[in-house]
Amino acid sequence: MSSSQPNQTGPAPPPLVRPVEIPGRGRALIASGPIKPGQIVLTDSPLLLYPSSLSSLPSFCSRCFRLLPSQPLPCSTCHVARFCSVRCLSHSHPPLLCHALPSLLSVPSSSPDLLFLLSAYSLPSSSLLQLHSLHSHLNLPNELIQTLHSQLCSLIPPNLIPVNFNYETTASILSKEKVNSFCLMNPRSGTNGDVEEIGVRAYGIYLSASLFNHDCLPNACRFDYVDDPNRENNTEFTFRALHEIAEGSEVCISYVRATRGFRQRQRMLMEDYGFRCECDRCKIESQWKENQGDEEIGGDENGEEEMEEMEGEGEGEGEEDEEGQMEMTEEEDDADFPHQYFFLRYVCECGGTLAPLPPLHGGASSDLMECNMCGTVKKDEFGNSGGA
Ligand SMILES: C[S@@+](CC[C@H](N)C(=O)[O-])C[C@H]1O[C@@H](n2cnc3c(N)ncnc32)[C@H](O)[C@@H]1O
Repeated sequence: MSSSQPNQTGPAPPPLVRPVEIPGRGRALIASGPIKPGQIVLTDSPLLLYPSSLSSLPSFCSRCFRLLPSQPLPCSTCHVARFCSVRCLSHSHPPLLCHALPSLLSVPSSSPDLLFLLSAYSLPSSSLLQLHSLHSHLNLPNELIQTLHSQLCSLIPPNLIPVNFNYETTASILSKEKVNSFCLMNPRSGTNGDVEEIGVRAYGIYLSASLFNHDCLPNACRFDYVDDPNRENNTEFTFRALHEIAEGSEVCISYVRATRGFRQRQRMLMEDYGFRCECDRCKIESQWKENQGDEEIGGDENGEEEMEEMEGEGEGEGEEDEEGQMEMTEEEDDADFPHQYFFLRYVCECGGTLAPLPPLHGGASSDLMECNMCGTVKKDEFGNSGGA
């Protein structure tokens, strides 16, 4: 697990988080010492990246998923993938995906699952073992696994068949995808300041980051800086603390957007991640009158496309089902809504999460907050009181 401070030289600092096992929550990351507001708790690079669809190939580098320059470098083997630089070209892209791409183009609706499997089976066996070590909860339908495995059989030539290539391995690899993949989104605003179309370029598996558990009032959030010309690594994620975190406390991100209502959050977390959230916020909101009753938790028919923090926290802005939004009813006043402070301080107008910039040299906390979705940087009106 890597952990870092920006622009630091000399020996790497000790990791700020460490994995532990918590009954009922599985593995988790806890603070190995006190963490300051804005401090980078984890920096992580992907074990595996794969395109979100075939339609992302003409626009994005197949290695780092940067927006391609006007004269990209084509893959000399498949002639389908393109790269942004000689460096990315020399690292190339997953060999089984490379082999399959020309055939896949004749079936343009190929599922991301297939692109994921071809990329995963291209991993060296030690990395594939790491993928197998991740959490999974889903029992996927046999027909889906069977279909995808047959497609793999027809796409992978005999001389490239991976070790342990069989139905069981395919089922196991596939079960890791949904729970552990993050999305690499288009930046919210373009380099000219204009708003670009929101969409997923690629999905990635980040080994250390996939140990973060969820909380509906998280104390950390993810930043990526896709297409930032000043960053060498386009696919690196950093996770920053929203406020002070005491040694031994669990560091959590939110898998869904904070503005989601109770029922919608519960449904998404159960369907996509297989657990019932019992965080402090959910305990309070479950008592609200609108959330009482036996009806099935839900209300957002479009939920499938809303893969958020784990997968990117950003699709479908402006398309949200009002029923799924968190709205206080007239009966709920401040006393019923102790997390109002969280919303005022840490939720951006765009729905993203605001975290302080990393502490300044000398260790003082920054009074500037940055949004992890729209990139806005603004003064922290609540000062550096440190608490949640
Ligand atoms: C990406 S993994 C996180 C790491 C995982 N705990 C592990 O052991 O590898 C997501 C899974 O962690 C568990 N999880 C995450 N947040 C949780 C929470 N607030 N309560 C209970 N389980 C949680 C669920 O099983 C979920 O499917």
